[in-house]
Amino acid sequence: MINGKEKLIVAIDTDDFDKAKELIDQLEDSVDIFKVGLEQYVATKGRTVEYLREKGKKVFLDLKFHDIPNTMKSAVKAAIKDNVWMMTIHVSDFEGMRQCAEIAKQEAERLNIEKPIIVGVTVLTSLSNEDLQDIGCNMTTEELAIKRAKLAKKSGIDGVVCSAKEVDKIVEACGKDFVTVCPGIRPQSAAVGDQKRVVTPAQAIQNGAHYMVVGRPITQDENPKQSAIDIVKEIENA
Ligand SMILES: O=C(O)c1cc(=O)[nH]c(=O)n1[C@@H]1O[C@H](COP(=O)(O)O)[C@@H](O)[C@H]1O
Repeated sequence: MINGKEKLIVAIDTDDFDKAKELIDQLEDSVDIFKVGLEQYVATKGRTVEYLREKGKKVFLDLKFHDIPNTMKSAVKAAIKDNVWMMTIHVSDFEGMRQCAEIAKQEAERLNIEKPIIVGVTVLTSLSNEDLQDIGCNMTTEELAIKRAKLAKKSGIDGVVCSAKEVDKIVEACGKDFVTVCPGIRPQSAAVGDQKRVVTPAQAIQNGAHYMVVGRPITQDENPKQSAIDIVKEIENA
């Protein structure tokens, strides 16, 4: 049977350290992996990462680096010192991703720590086919996500962030060991918000997602702990 807690990543998206701490404390028995994203990291200068590590939680540092190869590589090198479990870059050019994969390995060896899993964001789950047309891309979100996942794999990074709508095709194209992380997860009754490619927790597991990221359906629920427990159950019953 699947262990739901090993699949669920909760996104702590708030600009306030005390609010983040309150959520983490409320969820600590039901959640093992927490995502610290741009809003929380910039607002608290990384304090939450330290707090989660003290609590023995796995940290997913989601700063989505996207720049020229040297800048991406240098940012990954600096972030490795946070000793996190997983981190994001964007799927950009092959060389940028290759250098990130290489420096992560070298730096983790030098510091004698476990190398974080490096995943590349393929096509944001807030984007639709029309949004891609608007920015001059004549592919569907699925076609582009698969193309980018293949390039990410070739570059040597460990996996990708994608919608669970296309994760089955990505697993087919890149293999079962290539890590897949799926945000845009919405239990049946949850508000969709700004997400456009949404999938339920059960469907995401059936489609082959290794991990799923859930933010507002848990953090903005009146009972975040119960919401997390329900999602873990849904994963385990999928
Ligand atoms: O990299 C991510 O985590 C990410 C990629 C993506 O394509 N879509 C996406 O929503 N995310 C993140 O996943 C979380 C989703 O939050 P909710 O929409 O509140 O569940 C947010 O922290 C986003 O920054």
